[in-house]
Amino acid sequence: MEGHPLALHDVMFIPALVAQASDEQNKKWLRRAQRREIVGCYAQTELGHGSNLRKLETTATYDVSTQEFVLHTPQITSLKWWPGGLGKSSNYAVVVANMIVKEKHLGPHSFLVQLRDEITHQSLKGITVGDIGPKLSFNAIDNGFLGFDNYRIPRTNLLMRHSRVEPDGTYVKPPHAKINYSAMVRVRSHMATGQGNFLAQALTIAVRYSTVRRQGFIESGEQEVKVLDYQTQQHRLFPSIAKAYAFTFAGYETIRLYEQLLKEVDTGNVSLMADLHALTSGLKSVVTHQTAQGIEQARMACGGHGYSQASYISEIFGVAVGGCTYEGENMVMLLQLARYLVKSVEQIKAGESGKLGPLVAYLAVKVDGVDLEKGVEEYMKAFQHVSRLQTWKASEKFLKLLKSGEKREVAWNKSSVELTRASRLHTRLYIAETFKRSVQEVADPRLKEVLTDLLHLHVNYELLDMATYALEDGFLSSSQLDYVRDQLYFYLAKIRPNAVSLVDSWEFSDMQLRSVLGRRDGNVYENLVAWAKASPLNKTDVLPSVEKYLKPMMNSKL
Ligand SMILES: CCCCCCCC/C=C\CCCCCCCCCCC/C=C/C(=O)SCCNC(=O)CCNC(=O)[C@H](O)C(C)(C)COP(=O)(O)OP(=O)(O)OC[C@H]1O[C@@H](n2cnc3c(N)ncnc32)[C@H](O)[C@@H]1OP(=O)(O)O
Ligand SMILES: Cc1cc2nc3c(=O)[nH]c(=O)nc-3n(C[C@H](O)[C@H](O)[C@H](O)COP(=O)(O)OP(=O)(O)OC[C@H]3O[C@@H](n4cnc5c(N)ncnc54)[C@H](O)[C@@H]3O)c2cc1C
Repeated sequence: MEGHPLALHDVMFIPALVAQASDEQNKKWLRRAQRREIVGCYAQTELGHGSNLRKLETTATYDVSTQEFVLHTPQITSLKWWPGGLGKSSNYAVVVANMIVKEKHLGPHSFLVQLRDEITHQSLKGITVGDIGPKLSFNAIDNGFLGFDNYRIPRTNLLMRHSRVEPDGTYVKPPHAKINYSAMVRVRSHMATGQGNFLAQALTIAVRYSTVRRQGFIESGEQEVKVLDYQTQQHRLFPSIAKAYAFTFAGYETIRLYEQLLKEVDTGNVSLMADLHALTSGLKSVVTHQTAQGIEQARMACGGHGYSQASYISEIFGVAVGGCTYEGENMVMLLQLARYLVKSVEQIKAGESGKLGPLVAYLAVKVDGVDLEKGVEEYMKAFQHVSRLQTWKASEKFLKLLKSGEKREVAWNKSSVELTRASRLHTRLYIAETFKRSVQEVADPRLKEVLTDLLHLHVNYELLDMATYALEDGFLSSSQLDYVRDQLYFYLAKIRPNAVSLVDSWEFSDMQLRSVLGRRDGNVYENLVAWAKASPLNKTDVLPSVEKYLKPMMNSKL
């Protein structure tokens, strides 16, 4: 759970080579990387800049006389800072630097850079590299810093699948300005399934423990109830079970789209890039945020024992919550999706609705009302309505400010909270729709029935959570909301008998979960005692600190 020092080698270094190095370059590097003869990482973020890539300070200046790039970090803030596996494990890195050719700044480009000797593993001359120190989590990964002192690499180490610098310094542009950002888009496409998995782990622990833990009574009786029978406990956990499934389904779709994009880009078609960038930016942000919230609720649902490291939930939280920051800080990424949404509104206003992509076509279609009792399709229309309402409102606010003479960037900043709200609602609609589609495709009738219950729980929970938007313009009445609440409570109770099976179906082993509370055999109490006894503080009855500190204090006459 704490990560692996070579994780970034597989997660970003190799994918960056696959997507950005030419076939000829990959003949030299890829097989070696795959065989782990060389170990690499993805070094982009700097001490002073992570979100705003255009301001990265590391430069790669082309020297036409030697046909080399000179890598340089001119000041402290230019040091690469954060890359996983950079500090101690990697001997190579894909380094993102601002490329300068013939005094022209050509923006961020990726370079393969050797950092350490392949035999001795010592850092090479001109390179300063090390670990950035302990973090909230991921402490088995050596996130590192890296500086260059006019460090030279051959021209051919610029990753040249999509753009090139010829020996004489002629620059051949890529087919899309942001094609060098593909390693990030890849990880973002995988994050919904990855985060769904973290959420699933925490829920497995909390749900299993909630069937072992008995406390209090619902009706007066002989035996105290399992805490999972409380409606509040179900409300805390079951909507997150639905989300863990929903995120996984949405993630499968974005992974498929990324694979399709890779193929299309190789044939020169970059039309999917903007859509996938917008989609994964929003999805990454909503999913990581909701996952962190869900894991924290799972921890609290385990009461005091949830706070113990024996629950292992705090470890899962620490790793998962990193996703709110890495691969693009969540607010920054929501604003990327918002750009796409505002552009879509502008297209509609210009009478070009026909040009809208399938995920935003609903922004042009007004719905007057819904009959929620008819089922999930009507809920989808309600989600569309709230997302459309907020997207139009936020866009109009921005466009009005522009019209009033505000600079574009200032108008954007003044509208940004509303814009991020629109992005979240649009993404939650997407998640609900992929959930619905995925459940429709399930062939096994018994499985389909249980997943349909989860889907119903999800859409009722989500709609209630968005109620302010739906009430704002009278789209939903208060009696419709009462219906949504009743449905929500109905599905909590309906899911209860299947709750343990739903989490067991994820098939985490005890070794994976590392949780005393979430043990498959349910023997929680005896193992909590054994776990406590194994604490280093219990190795001796009397600690050395008693002689050193306590006794002098206790014997003092003051
Ligand atoms: C949970 C685990 C997930 C990992 C799973 C991976 C898969 C492997 C599977 C299993 C293994 C599991 C093992 C797990 C181990 C854990 C691993 C932990 C991984 C952690 C690794 C972390 C790595 C990093 O963080 S790398 C650094 C990431 N950095 C960022 O994300 C920076 C964010 N900033 C940006 O991306 C950009 O600066 C920006 C997009 C915000 C702005 O860029 P800029 O150039 O300034 O562009 P801008 O002017 O705003 O926009 C101009 C137009 O360009 C469009 N655009 C921008 N980006 C893109 C793009 N990528 N594609 C297409 N288009 C793009 C933008 O929309 C604008 O368009 P417009 O039309 O003009 O509006
Ligand atoms: C666990 C972990 C692993 C990482 N691994 C890697 C790696 O392998 N390789 C790598 O290169 N990097 C890595 N990073 C770095 C990571 O990608 C960046 O930290 C991340 O992109 C955020 O950038 P930042 O730190 O500059 O945040 P900042 O941009 O400084 O964010 C600070 C605040 O400013 C706000 N903000 C910034 N810009 C805007 C804006 N335009 N509009 C509105 N608000 C804004 C943010 O929302 C946030 O609230 C990792 C980070 C972590 C935590």
